[in-house]
Amino acid sequence: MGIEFRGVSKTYADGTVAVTDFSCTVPSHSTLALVGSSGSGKTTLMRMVNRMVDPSAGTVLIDERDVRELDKVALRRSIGYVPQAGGLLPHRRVVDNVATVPVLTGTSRRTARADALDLLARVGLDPALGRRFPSQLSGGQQQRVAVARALAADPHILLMDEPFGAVDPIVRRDLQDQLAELQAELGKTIVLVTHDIDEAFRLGDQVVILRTGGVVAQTGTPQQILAEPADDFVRDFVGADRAERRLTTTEVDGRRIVVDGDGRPVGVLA
Ligand SMILES: Nc1ncnc2c1ncn2[C@@H]1O[C@H](COP(=O)(O)OP(=O)(O)OP(=O)(O)O)[C@@H](O)[C@H]1O
Repeated sequence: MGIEFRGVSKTYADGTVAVTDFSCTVPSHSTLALVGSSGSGKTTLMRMVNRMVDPSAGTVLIDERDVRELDKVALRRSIGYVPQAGGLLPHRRVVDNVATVPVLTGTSRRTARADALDLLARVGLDPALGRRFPSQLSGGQQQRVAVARALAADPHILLMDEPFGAVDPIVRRDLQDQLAELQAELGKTIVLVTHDIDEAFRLGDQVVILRTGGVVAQTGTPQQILAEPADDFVRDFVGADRAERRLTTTEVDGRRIVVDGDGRPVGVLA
């Protein structure tokens, strides 16, 4: 399922302009990464897709259908959502957290639990953890559960709001790898909100860099943005001038080694 933002704006009741005339098409099976500093309207935009926020102007379409024509509850259940801090229900066991939506939509508890254990394995967790409560898991494990829960209803669309923001950089990288692998297999249409430009570049097929007020600074593939930052704002934001982005190659024992601007080796050319 593809998503289209068509000229959407959002001004909240107190007059805050969160998004200004934003248009973008997210093809089916691809990932859009919305990146920008705090308050640049990323979450507002993402929430327009499942109608947690209604635009003040413009339209959001899913497979060419205006989301306003769709039933709100059915729409929300049909879209996977990974909130910032995982949003797990603390008093329910992990397996039941994952099984919640399928049970609500009519799957038997027994089947939903069996499916939930499979999903835990798919996101890299030992299914035995299903018996625990969320507080008995690490932050990274909780985020994996949140991803499993979002996938439980087998949605075509996945919305992810800073899904790995609260975990340390190494775990974060692990979670990103896992998501990239899952996405290669599942082919969901994903809207990912992140502060982290490296995360956006790793996971986004298309990246939108936003300024305050939800104004687009640049849209493109990671390659396009890195190769041709639209202006100084984007150049600063992506750190195009950062030493680790300036790569050169050097030959060691007959192999081409890739070296960053500080002279540190970062890889080998195949
Ligand atoms: N319900 C609301 N009422 C009034 N203003 C709001 C509301 N929700 C968000 N805003 C404001 O709209 C702007 C955009 O907020 P939004 O949460 O979309 O940004 P963001 O880019 O996701 O930020 P962050 O990275 O900090 O989560 C901010 O100035 C925020 O304070």
